[in-house]
Amino acid sequence: MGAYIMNASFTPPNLATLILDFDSTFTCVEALDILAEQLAKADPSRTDLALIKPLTDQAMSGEIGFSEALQRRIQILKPTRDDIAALAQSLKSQVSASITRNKAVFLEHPGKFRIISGGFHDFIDPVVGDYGIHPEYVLANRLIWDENGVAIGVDLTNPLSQDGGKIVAVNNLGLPGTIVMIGDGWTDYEVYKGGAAERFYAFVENVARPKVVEAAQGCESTPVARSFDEVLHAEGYQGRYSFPRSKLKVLLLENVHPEAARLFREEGYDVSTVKGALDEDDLIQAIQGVHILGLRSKTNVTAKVLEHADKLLAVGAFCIGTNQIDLKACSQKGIAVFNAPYSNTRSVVEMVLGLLVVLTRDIPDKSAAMHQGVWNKSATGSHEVRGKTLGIIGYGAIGSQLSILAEAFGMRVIYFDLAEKLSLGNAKRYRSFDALLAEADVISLHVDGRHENKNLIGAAQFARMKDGVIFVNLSRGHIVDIEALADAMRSGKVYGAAIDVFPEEPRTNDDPFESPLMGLKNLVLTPHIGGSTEEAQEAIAEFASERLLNFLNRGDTTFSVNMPHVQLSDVEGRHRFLHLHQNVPGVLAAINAVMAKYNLNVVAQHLKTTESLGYVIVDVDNGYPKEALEELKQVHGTLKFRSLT
Ligand SMILES: NC(=O)c1ccc[n+]([C@@H]2O[C@H](COP(=O)([O-])OP(=O)(O)OC[C@H]3O[C@@H](n4cnc5c(N)ncnc54)[C@H](O)[C@@H]3O)[C@@H](O)[C@H]2O)c1
Ligand SMILES: O=C(O)CC[C@@H](O)C(=O)O
Repeated sequence: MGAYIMNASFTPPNLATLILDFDSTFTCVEALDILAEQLAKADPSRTDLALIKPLTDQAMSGEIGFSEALQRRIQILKPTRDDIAALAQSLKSQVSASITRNKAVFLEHPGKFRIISGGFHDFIDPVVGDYGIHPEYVLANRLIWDENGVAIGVDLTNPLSQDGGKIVAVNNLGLPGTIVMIGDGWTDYEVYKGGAAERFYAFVENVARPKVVEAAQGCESTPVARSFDEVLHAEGYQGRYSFPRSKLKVLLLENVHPEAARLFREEGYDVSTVKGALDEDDLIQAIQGVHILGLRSKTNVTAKVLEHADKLLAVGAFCIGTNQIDLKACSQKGIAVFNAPYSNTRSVVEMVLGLLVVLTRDIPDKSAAMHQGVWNKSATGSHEVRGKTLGIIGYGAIGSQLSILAEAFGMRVIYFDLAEKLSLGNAKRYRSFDALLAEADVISLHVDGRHENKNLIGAAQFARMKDGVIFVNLSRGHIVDIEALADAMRSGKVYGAAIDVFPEEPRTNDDPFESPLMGLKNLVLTPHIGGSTEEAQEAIAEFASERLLNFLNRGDTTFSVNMPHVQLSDVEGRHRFLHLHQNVPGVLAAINAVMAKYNLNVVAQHLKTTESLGYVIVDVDNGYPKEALEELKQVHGTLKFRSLT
């Protein structure tokens, strides 16, 4: 059974006081750097402002004394009151993403948060005030102003203008209970090291300072936090998410378009990418601890791989085909599989159309000859596609789209499909596979990659085709017996062919390609690029990521290739239980019994099943104890259980 989310929905007593650094922690920027940028924009002749950022970095990483860096920066900056007001306004829109989404936590626990900074009340108070943090709870310095409203220095009597000032300031608070310090800088770590805080979180959402991270690593009291969600979760606060997204790992293989990584990161997930495909052994290693796996056509997700997938919730095929994934084994483990069924359809169709023309004009050979200095101007063997019969095998998304465009080219279209399909335009369905083979001038394969389709086209099928047929395969490599195709080309049975997919394909661009087809005449070989256009790859990244994110964030299974389909709204102001189980009797009743036992008020409930799986989604509007979750996980037949808030 898989279950990964625990929800602490009842506020535990004795929550620690959390002290947050301001720059690069509460906000995602260093305020004085932003001020310098602002001033430079207003007066581009101020080259002195370039000194600000290096001074900030040196102070934050502990290379120069804090007090010295602070004073030098203010003396260079010399901001006016208006500049500081503009800075505060700008910082309001630069609050760290994980802080922004947890605003409600600050408002719910007004006494539990403090802000500490070597910076100034003058711009910090308005920013944190929006989060219900009173100026009294802000430990910061004050600027000294001259009579013209220009800042000329800092309050040197404030401990925060001194080295080690944060330790003194926190100790001066004399707070009861546990104190936890959160920050990105060395001076924040010093608060813990100096004994003023019991725990320290090295906050790396915005910037990871090696010296601070290194100091924090290896000690239980000083974890590295990739987001504020992680801090809240670890400290027992009920944050925006019941489980920190930054602890959920997304692994994207095979050079998936960068838009996918961006979308997952934007939502706070921990993303890593690998350029090529992984073989079984490497994938077994890589998949451990991974929650979402993204791949294309060359990584095989076998049952053996899935045995090691201890945390896996979903697999995203960033392509159309899913034959590389053991769907049955995924279903048995409650792992959802998604793909992008339409995003590269048009790219494949355009390529097929181009190839039809190129092959009927013998262009591959004519072009190759030209590269050898041979000028062979001749019409012999060259034909128009107009009026020719195109036989499409597999009239799905690609086959049917090809049908429309081929008719626009003046071709006559016939097709064969196992399933009942709507014939588009004047396309004619053939119920006999052999009859289609015998009648088509051009044959294009667009069946899916199911195992039964292995060697769908072999010697016997080539023998039935017209002499001089044009043959195109942009579907899957195992569908054509390659040796038989090579023979048919050598004998002249097949006049021209285009093959984009192969039974064995190199895993990466650095691996060699070998095939019995190499060197044959009027044959276009392409490295599985039918769907490889920039437009398609970006569209796939958007589509597949969106499906996976909707599944992660709300449990939505729309478009999954192996789960019961349930379309769900956002989890707003409620708690959602997602219960995936074997489709056996009594599961819904058992779930409802738990709801009743813990007096949970159900505001929405869905049940959808497939032959083997059942998916129950329950939204409740009141809190619940951990025991309720434990009991839901123990319901018979449970495959995966999650709770979302
Ligand atoms: N070369 C590439 O880069 C590239 C890009 C995209 C898709 N593809 C491949 O193209 C193929 C078609 O994609 P699609 O989106 O149109 O898929 P689809 O699922 O929409 O259509 C496949 C059709 O084939 C039919 N079919 C399956 N087996 C058949 C058989 N033996 N005889 C007749 N019909 C059969 C199905 O009933 C279905 O209608 C898939 O194999 C896909 O993986 C390749
Ligand atoms: O991009 C790929 O690796 C696969 C493309 C194509 O075969 C698909 O199934 O969409």
